[in-house]
Amino acid sequence: MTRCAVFGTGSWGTAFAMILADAGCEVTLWGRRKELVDAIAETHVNPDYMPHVTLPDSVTATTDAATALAGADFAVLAVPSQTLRENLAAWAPLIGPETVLVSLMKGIELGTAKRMSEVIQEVAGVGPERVAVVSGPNLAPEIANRQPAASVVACTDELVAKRLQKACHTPYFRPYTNTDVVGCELGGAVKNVIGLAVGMADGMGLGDNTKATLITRGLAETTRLGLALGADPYTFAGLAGMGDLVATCSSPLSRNHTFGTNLGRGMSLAETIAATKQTAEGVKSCESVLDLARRNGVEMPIVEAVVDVVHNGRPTQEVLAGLMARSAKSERR
Ligand SMILES: NC(=O)C1=CN([C@@H]2O[C@H](COP(=O)(O)OP(=O)(O)OC[C@H]3O[C@@H](n4cnc5c(N)ncnc54)[C@H](O)[C@@H]3O)[C@@H](O)[C@H]2O)C=CC1
Ligand SMILES: O=C(CO)COP(=O)(O)O
Repeated sequence: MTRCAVFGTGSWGTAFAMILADAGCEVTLWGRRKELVDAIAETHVNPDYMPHVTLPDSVTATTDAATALAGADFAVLAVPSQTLRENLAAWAPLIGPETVLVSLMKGIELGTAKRMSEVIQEVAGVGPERVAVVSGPNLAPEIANRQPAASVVACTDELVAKRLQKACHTPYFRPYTNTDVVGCELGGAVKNVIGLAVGMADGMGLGDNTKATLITRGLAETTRLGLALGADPYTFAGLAGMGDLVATCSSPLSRNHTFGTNLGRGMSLAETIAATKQTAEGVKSCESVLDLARRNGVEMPIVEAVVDVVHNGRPTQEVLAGLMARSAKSERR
């Protein structure tokens, strides 16, 4: 029996715990809040994030990281990206020598501009062969209803990716393997920022041409960054690239898309933050993605525009006009 510890009882941690259990694994969810953990352990329902779903009996919950990690084949990390370093520092001494660490997170660390798998390797002191990433068009509320979806399970060691693929393959969740960890992580982190931009366009009442332009040029920016960092450009045409971008940019279920829509409608940043109950990674990661791009001499005008709106308080109309006024270019530059 494959044993999994899932850290984070939010939307995706809970939905992914259900996937793992449906695929035949024994799962222990770790959460910070005792009331929520007790409710999950006793009722098999997460009342705060997935109230309409009864989790399989093979999912239990604890606030004790050592209990969650005992005998774990996989330690799945689903906390907000900017909290990973601090959390993992506490968990790392409890992680067994064979346990594979799996990132579900779609963010880039502020200050260091590191991808989550890089933070994991550094903090847990493990090599890349013990770190995997799951990324794709996986809006948690749809997965919670067991609607069909696919995803990418990436690890530099293909055998590890295959083990994880088996551990999370269900009739409604179809994971594909990939060894391009860099590409998968960038696809997941940058699509949140492009989702903010498309949401802003939606909120401004703009139509499908504008949104398709942002999505397509957003993917061009992502690919440019990926190429500079050694990613495989084909990854960006796959589920962790185009797939996730389409889901996020077209769905009202996306927290990033919704955050952008609220800003585009004219809500202030403070009002928008107050209205956002869950993690919208792009809000912080737009800055770290831009930092990463600048460190690598890569131009990302849409990401820059999002930073201008979200962090520099510039009006969406003005920023969009600025994007349109950029000098004419070749599409393939
Ligand atoms: N929700 C979704 O549809 C998907 C989310 N993701 C990614 O999964 C990651 C987690 O997102 P969600 O579960 O959706 O977020 P969420 O906001 O639903 O849940 C976050 C969880 O982390 C906990 N948390 C917050 N601050 C913490 C801290 N300082 N230390 C420990 N725990 C803390 C919260 O209590 C909550 O249980 C993000 O990187 C997100 O981009 C990826 C794919 C799908
Ligand atoms: O990553 C996701 C879907 O794949 C979830 O998107 P949001 O974080 O914008 O809700």
